[in-house]
Amino acid sequence: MKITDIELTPIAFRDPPLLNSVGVHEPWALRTIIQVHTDEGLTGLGETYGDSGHLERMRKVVPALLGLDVYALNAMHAAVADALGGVTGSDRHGLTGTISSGGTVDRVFSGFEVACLDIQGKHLGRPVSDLLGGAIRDRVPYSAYLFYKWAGHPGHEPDEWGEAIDPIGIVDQARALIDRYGFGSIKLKGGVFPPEQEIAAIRALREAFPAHPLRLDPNAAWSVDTSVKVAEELGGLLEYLEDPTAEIAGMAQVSERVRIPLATNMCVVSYEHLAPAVARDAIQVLLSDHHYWGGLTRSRQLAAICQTFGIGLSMHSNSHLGISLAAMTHLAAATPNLDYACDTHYPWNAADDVVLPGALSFVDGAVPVPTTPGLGVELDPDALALAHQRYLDCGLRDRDDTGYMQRFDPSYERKLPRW
Ligand SMILES: O=C([O-])C(=O)C[C@H](O)[C@@H](O)C(=O)[O-]
Ligand SMILES: [Mg+2]
Repeated sequence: MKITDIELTPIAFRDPPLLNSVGVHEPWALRTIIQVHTDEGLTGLGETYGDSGHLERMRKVVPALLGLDVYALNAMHAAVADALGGVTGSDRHGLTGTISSGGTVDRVFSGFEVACLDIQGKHLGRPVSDLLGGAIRDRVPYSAYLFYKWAGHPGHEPDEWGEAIDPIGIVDQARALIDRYGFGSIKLKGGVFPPEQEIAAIRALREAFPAHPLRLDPNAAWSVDTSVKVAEELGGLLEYLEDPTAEIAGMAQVSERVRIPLATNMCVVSYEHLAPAVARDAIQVLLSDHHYWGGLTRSRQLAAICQTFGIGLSMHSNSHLGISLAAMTHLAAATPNLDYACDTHYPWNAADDVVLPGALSFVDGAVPVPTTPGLGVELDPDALALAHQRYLDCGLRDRDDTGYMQRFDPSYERKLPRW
């Protein structure tokens, strides 16, 4: 079954003013929706980043994919590498670490691979999880992903979630997310306020939710010494501490001095980072993410590597919609050694989804794994057209959390570590 056409549709969807260690989310988050068409009339869906550089690289490789068999995933990966010719991508927000040329290939390939797996599943009449070795769980738990946030984007009405800039606001936000989705574990995005304030927020969460596993992720906002201090204070309260400090060398220094497991989606983001991280025992948990680890089949290989070296496995998320959620859910369902509830931004963005409602839902904090052929989600053409129009109208072409923050606070500096 040959690929005859590939459509790439950049879209924009509403995003609340979520704060992080490099600034604040802009009113629009960007993604690209991929539709791969075949000579047998089957179409597959993928979802990936929407930043201009990534979109340009995706467009560049499309001609090399036309005519390939949808089952020839290895040839497709090689064709992407060839077409990119060693270029290295970068992101403006810097929250996913150093991107290598190999990592760039994996990022570009991933969305096409997911779309081809969707087609394979439709062709065979099997869900994507079956193509990954079969689901070993029928529901995938996700965590409540809390953010410090403003009440609304400056100059606009408050959004439905309201303000969260202190422990009370964070606990209220957790309660709202847990009431609505039933989440059984909690992640707090930190790196926004001085560590003492974030420690207080974690303590408040522990008091309000005595049984929920907790995690804190300051996205490398802390020095090695600050990381050690926070880890000592919060050691008994967290299931893991995520990226307290930057780089494998920094994480290794923290790891040597603390007992709490350290997790990352910043210092180990492609295959060449694994050996040095293992050699230095820099991390105990890896947050995988098929969007940059080269798709679903390669993420299964990554899971095997983690198992080999005794590294726990969790899953990372950026702002995303339903095609990504479906892909994440199939992958997590078919990954036996996924040890933690996955991250998802979906609650923040679900209102603007471009897939037809009904296929994905949260039940007691988990998404039941779709059992219909392929990913199990279908595009809503009207929603896609609207989201594309929003992309054209909004004027944003790259995520820039720092630049957006500086519009309201010109003295704001991007500074890692900040504390
Ligand atoms: O776990 C993480 O590091 C992330 O989810 C990175 C994201 O970019 C997050 O910080 C965000 O959306 O602000
Ligand atoms: Mg993280």
